[in-house]
Amino acid sequence: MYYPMMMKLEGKKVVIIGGGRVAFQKLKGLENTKAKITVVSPTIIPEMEEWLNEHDAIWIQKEFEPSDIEQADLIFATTNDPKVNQAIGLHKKGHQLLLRADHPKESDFITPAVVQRGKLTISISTDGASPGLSKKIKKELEQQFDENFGEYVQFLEDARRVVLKQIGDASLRKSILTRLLDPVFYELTMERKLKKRDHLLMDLIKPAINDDKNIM
Ligand SMILES: C[C@@]1(CC(=O)O)C2=NC(=C\c3[nH]c(c(CCC(=O)O)c3CC(=O)O)Cc3[nH]c(c(CC(=O)O)c3CCC(=O)O)/C=C3\N/C(=C\2)[C@@H](CCC(=O)O)[C@]3(C)CC(=O)O)/[C@H]1CCC(=O)O
Ligand SMILES: NC(=O)c1ccc[n+]([C@@H]2O[C@H](COP(=O)([O-])OP(=O)(O)OC[C@H]3O[C@@H](n4cnc5c(N)ncnc54)[C@H](O)[C@@H]3O)[C@@H](O)[C@H]2O)c1
Repeated sequence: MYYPMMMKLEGKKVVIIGGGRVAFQKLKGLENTKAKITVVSPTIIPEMEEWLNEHDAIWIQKEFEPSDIEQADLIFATTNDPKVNQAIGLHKKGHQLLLRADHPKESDFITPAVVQRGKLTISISTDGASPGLSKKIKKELEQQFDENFGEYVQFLEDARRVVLKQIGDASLRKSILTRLLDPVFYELTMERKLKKRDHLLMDLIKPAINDDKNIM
């Protein structure tokens, strides 16, 4: 089985070989990672050209050569020529991580389908068994978690920071953080009743701060 994890790519060098639909799908997935991205391909699809014009990434218009991946941390081999994808695999060094879009068994990692709602990331993978199923489940989850869900996650992050800062007692902290997940906070965020929500948060935190002072 592949191991699921969230990877920090800021400053890492990512090289995508190929400029078709699959390459573009992988490229879009790198948005906001602050990776240093290079695309190597004689042709790219128009959507990709548009994306590259709007982002800080480089397109080198040529066929793959081993020197293209010398400095790479992460490599996406997404050409439509299995021989080229294989050559990329043969030229990579042991510590470099490779995804071969045509050959999961020869890949160091695979990409899941992703639902992004602000800081919430839901990744779906079938360990390569059925990418179409991953996409289908993604569509279902997109309905379940509407576009404003990120705002709720942001509220939880802000509230959690206050709790972590203000409440020293670990078990009290844990109990408040659990109560923070009460659906009422989600509902009030979605209904945009933000004042009422923040009052409720203070009602929850204030007595705990006092209790905590008594404990200390
Ligand atoms: C989820 C998603 C993420 C993304 O790409 O970012 C993704 N594939 C998507 C779509 C999709 N891919 C394919 C179809 C056609 C239907 C079908 O074949 O089932 C569709 C559906 C469509 O396009 O509608 C064909 C296909 N895919 C792979 C092979 C090679 C092979 O299996 O050997 C072939 C055959 C090529 C051929 O026929 O030659 C391999 C992989 N595809 C993966 C991910 C990894 C496993 C993910 C998992 O564990 O589930 C893995 C192993 C490696 C990788 O690429 O990371 C993205 C949906 C994103 C979205 O839309 O949100
Ligand atoms: N992992 C997935 O999700 C998935 C899905 C469908 C297909 N695939 C596999 O990925 C491959 C690519 O799919 P696609 O739809 O993007 O194909 P595509 O034909 O649209 O694009 C292929 C790209 O590779 C480039 N290319 C060809 N030879 C090259 C070389 N020597 N050096 C650099 N670039 C080169 C072409 O210029 C083109 O931009 C398919 O052949 C298939 O094996 C994977």
